[in-house]
Amino acid sequence: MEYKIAVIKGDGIGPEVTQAALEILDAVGEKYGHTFHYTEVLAGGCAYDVHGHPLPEKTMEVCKDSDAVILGAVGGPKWDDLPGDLRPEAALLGLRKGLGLFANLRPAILFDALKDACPLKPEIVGEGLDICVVRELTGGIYFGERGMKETDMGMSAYDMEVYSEMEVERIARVAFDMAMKRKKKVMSVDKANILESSRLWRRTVEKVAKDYPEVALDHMYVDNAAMQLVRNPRQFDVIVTTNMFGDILSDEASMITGSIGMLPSASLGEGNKGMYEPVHGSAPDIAGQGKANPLATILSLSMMLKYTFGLMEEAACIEEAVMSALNEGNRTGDIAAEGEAVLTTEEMRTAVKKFL
Ligand SMILES: NC(=O)c1ccc[n+]([C@@H]2O[C@H](COP(=O)([O-])OP(=O)(O)OC[C@H]3O[C@@H](n4cnc5c(N)ncnc54)[C@H](O)[C@@H]3O)[C@@H](O)[C@H]2O)c1
Ligand SMILES: CC(C)[C@H](C(=O)O)[C@@H](O)C(=O)O
Ligand SMILES: [Mg+2]
Repeated sequence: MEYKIAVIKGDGIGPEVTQAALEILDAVGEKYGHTFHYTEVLAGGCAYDVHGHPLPEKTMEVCKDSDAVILGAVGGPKWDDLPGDLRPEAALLGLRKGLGLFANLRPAILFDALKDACPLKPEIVGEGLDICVVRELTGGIYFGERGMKETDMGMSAYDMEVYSEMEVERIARVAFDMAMKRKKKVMSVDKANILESSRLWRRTVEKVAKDYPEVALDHMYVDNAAMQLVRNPRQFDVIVTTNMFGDILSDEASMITGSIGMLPSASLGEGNKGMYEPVHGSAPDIAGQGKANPLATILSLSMMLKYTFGLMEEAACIEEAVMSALNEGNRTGDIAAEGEAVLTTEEMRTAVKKFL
């Protein structure tokens, strides 16, 4: 089969990890007889530098016309002083909203070989720890009204958290559908003791739960959830939460897997189209040094094969190759224990490729 994919390498370590992942995808294509056609387009800081805008129209057009989008990462200190709508991160929000990708799946799975890289005690993580954060991605405070105004205390700035029942209901359904294929447990995380938007969130999730009598639903305030994730992560199966809480909790959950360099993501909407990106950012501190862990991006492409193309065997092939490469002791700096040999991004890619 032939597949059309838009590729946005982005800024910082984005191009390094994306390149490594595309080489893995090509090798999988060769093995199973698929051709992946890539159209490379700019978004983020690099697009601002060339076109004066982080999300050029052409980029959006190509993404809309593709089956899937692969994104490395955007942003970096070079663009930090730009106004909000011209910052690289605005491109990310524009892509998510423009493509209708309201459901962000962020699986945090601790591979056996990485138990030493996980900062939690072995008895706390146990065997086969597997949590999936389902983050609402096109609403909430990221997309509410924002602005600045003069007050008698000087300038004040505001960002509004707004959720509609429709937005909460559709993300809740994604979480419950996912839980049905897993351990049938959903933890909805909010701040309903304070926020009106969270009270609507909670009521709506409760309503959706009635359609899933087999799934156990619990609620937790976000501050407690942040604590429980490190105290007893095994209590979680699927976590469903808002745009901002999901952003924060998924970075926290990534450390359970050993490193943010291990956490993949899929952003999905109503159809099959999806955007696939690692959870981490452009890591300016290690950019251009060959130090970045490409596994989060490689695993994101495995999610793409599964969710957009329905290629389950091919997706499993990538996951197994990653597992084998880790079992063989291959480590980038972020997941290496003291004294362990450290591979470059390219060496890690080669280690995975060997097991495809
Ligand atoms: N999806 C995205 O494009 C995305 C996501 C998060 C942050 N960002 C942007 O990236 C820039 C940097 O943000 P930040 O520093 O807060 O977060 P970051 O995720 O880029 O980096 C945080 C820390 O994790 C390390 N790290 C991240 N990815 C790694 C990898 N693959 N291998 C090894 N180490 C890795 C970095 O070196 C750094 O020490 C900012 O401009 C931010 O807005 C973009
Ligand atoms: C860069 C930023 C806008 C983005 C987000 O907050 O969604 C990132 O942190 C992420 O997790 O994808
Ligand atoms: Mg984030």
